[in-house]
Amino acid sequence: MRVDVITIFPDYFGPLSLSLIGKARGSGLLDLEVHDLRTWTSDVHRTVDDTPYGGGPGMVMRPEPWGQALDAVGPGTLIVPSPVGKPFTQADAQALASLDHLIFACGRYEGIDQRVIDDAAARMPVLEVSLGDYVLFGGEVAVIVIMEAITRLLPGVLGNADSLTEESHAAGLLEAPVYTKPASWRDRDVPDVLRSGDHGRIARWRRDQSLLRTAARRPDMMAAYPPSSLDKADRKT
Ligand SMILES: N#Cc1c(-c2ccc3ccn(Cc4ccccn4)c3c2)n[nH]c1N
Repeated sequence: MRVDVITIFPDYFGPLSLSLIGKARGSGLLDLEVHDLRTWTSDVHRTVDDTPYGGGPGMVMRPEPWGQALDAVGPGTLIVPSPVGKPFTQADAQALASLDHLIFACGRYEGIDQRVIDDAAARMPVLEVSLGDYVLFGGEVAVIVIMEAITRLLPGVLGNADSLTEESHAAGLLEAPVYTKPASWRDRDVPDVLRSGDHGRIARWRRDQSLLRTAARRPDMMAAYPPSSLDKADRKT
């Protein structure tokens, strides 16, 4: 997978050289390049922003540098993190993980001139996404989150691919609690069922825990959980 990131803060992406993403880059599974938007400015001050038409607070990112940057690195699938974007989901990560070339546009200030998105959409797929209902300073942190969600789905990145099928959000429920040694810690014991060696009983316990957690914390996921996977006894109203 080829990924181009365009930003005015390239140093924000140091974390993408670490851990499993760093290994994916080193092994060639992920070809990632971070570009400084100011590369495509032409004035002595390398200006990337200006005042908003119609007035209002803050500054808006100018279209000219963005247009030239996207001309240079595109075409591909353009992902624009934004407070007004579609909520980013595991399904989005799975869909994006199957693509060959992603381009991330990291906005700052009050956002990117809308004509940049409209112009790009005329020649490549564009996805405006939001991480959640809160406001960040810019798109960089969102790109790091989205890149983790996508990269862990790339074949060969995670040693144990089984973990991808059972994890939260992939199966439609929250994961059950996890435990490791010691069996007793500060007078708190690991549930006996997990030490029973009875894999069928363990699987049923984990599913029950997942259903309880999801019902308590994410009624929205519970409501969307496929009815075929639940008999009446399972569904907690
Ligand atoms: N994804 C995501 C985001 C963002 C986000 C993403 C990109 C930009 C570019 C500028 N700003 C600041 C800003 C402040 C006020 C109005 C508009 N924009 C961003 C914020 N905030 N919250 C999310 N879940």
